[in-house]
Amino acid sequence: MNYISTRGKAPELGFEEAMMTGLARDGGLYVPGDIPVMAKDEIAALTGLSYEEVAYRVMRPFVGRTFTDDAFRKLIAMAYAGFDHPARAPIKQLEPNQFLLELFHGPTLAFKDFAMQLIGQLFQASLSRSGERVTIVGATSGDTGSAAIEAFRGLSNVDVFILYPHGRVSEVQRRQMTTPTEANVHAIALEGDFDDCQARLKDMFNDHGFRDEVRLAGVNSINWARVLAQVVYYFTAAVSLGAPHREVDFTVPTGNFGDIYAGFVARRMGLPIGRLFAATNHNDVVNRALKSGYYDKNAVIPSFSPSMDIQVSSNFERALFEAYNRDGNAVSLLMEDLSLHDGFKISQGALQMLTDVFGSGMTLESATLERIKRTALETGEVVCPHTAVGLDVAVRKARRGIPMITLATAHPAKFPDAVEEATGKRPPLPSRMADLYDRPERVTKAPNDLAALQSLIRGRIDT
Ligand SMILES: Cc1ncc(COP(=O)(O)O)c(C=O)c1O
Ligand SMILES: N[C@@H](CCOP(=O)(O)O)C(=O)O
Repeated sequence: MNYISTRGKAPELGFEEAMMTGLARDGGLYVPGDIPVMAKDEIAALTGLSYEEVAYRVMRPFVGRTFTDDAFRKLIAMAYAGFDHPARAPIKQLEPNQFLLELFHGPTLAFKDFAMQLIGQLFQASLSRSGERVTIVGATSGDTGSAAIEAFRGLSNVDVFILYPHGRVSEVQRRQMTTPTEANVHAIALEGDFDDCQARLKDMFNDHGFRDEVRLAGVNSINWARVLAQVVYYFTAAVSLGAPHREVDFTVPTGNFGDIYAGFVARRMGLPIGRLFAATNHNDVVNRALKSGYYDKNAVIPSFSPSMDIQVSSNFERALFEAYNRDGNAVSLLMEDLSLHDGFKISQGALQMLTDVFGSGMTLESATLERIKRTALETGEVVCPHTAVGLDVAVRKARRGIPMITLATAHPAKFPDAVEEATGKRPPLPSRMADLYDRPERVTKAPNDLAALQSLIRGRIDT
């Protein structure tokens, strides 16, 4: 399997190189040269298998010869051993046609653990073979950072720097990033919003001198391996509701468009997904783009669902690449418009292709709280604000007779203030984290400035 850049000008790479490279050297994102299709009987054969076995069968064709079958199986087993639910991603019925896919049973209580725990294993296997050391820099609006730190803390051949927007993540998210004591972990509170964090991260990748000097690696959804691991739960969920013999729809709480793009990949692989609905909070650039054909970036406004407070939705580029029939030049021009003019116009043909697959909706703050309250009262499920944004859209978009599956992307205890405001009750953290509020924090503040960040990183690593 070869991987190509969405901007068409970077070298083609194999799976391992694409995983270790992160952002392509032309500024684009790596995608598979071809998306392999699973036959109907292969999908049917996934019914009743363990999450790990489904993960193996779905991901194997993308990984090529990087790992032997046996080694890949073992890495998957280790990745999911720490999850506290035997099904890993259990599905619950809320109403006759509404289902919740719980993706928060991993170590840091958000869907990011599905990919990050696996990437941690894949990176370790790869680095111990090559003997290299890498510097991971990640940008987070709260959940990617905590999951990355958990996956890479204490590893001898990796330093992890996580840029998070100062004052714009929940206290639990912040503490998950600032309380680990391992010396290879560095939580950086950046003066800015998530888009600033992600922009500085991309600047570092696009500074090829710096990138090579520190052997920069990325674990945001920039990294194809992140997306790949997230494809798996679309399969387990759909198959548990009757796929490949029954169509299903998904609603995905959306910010950086990585999770919903993983659903797009599952659909391309042959999973009978009818529609994929992107649910946004009031930072609704993706919703507006899909409705109007104009991607028009606004300022980020903080919300109850801070992990989705994003206006530069990185993986939208991967969807555009497909919508423009894999024309890297066309994507490069759109991305140039985005950086110069804060937006771009999507052609009619490309918009048609996008909206054939993707629907969208936006949930305002009051409706988010109301949805948390209503879901708790009517079903007994306490959901996080991101999930509530999704559920509110799912209820509006559900199609008669087609199961609608909403991704429950985080545990409610990561966002106790919003949940308490909605329900009057504060959701408790799992007992293994009960002392999170007592642990000392370690954090470095930094300006939104590339040179300052680069010198901070240089100063902390042993190049
Ligand atoms: C809890 C939660 N829900 C939803 C999202 C949005 O996912 P994506 O950025 O893949 O669109 C995020 C951030 O990634 C998140 O942390
Ligand atoms: N919501 C994310 C933002 C980063 O997204 P990623 O999927 O590109 O890593 C977060 O919680 O950090």
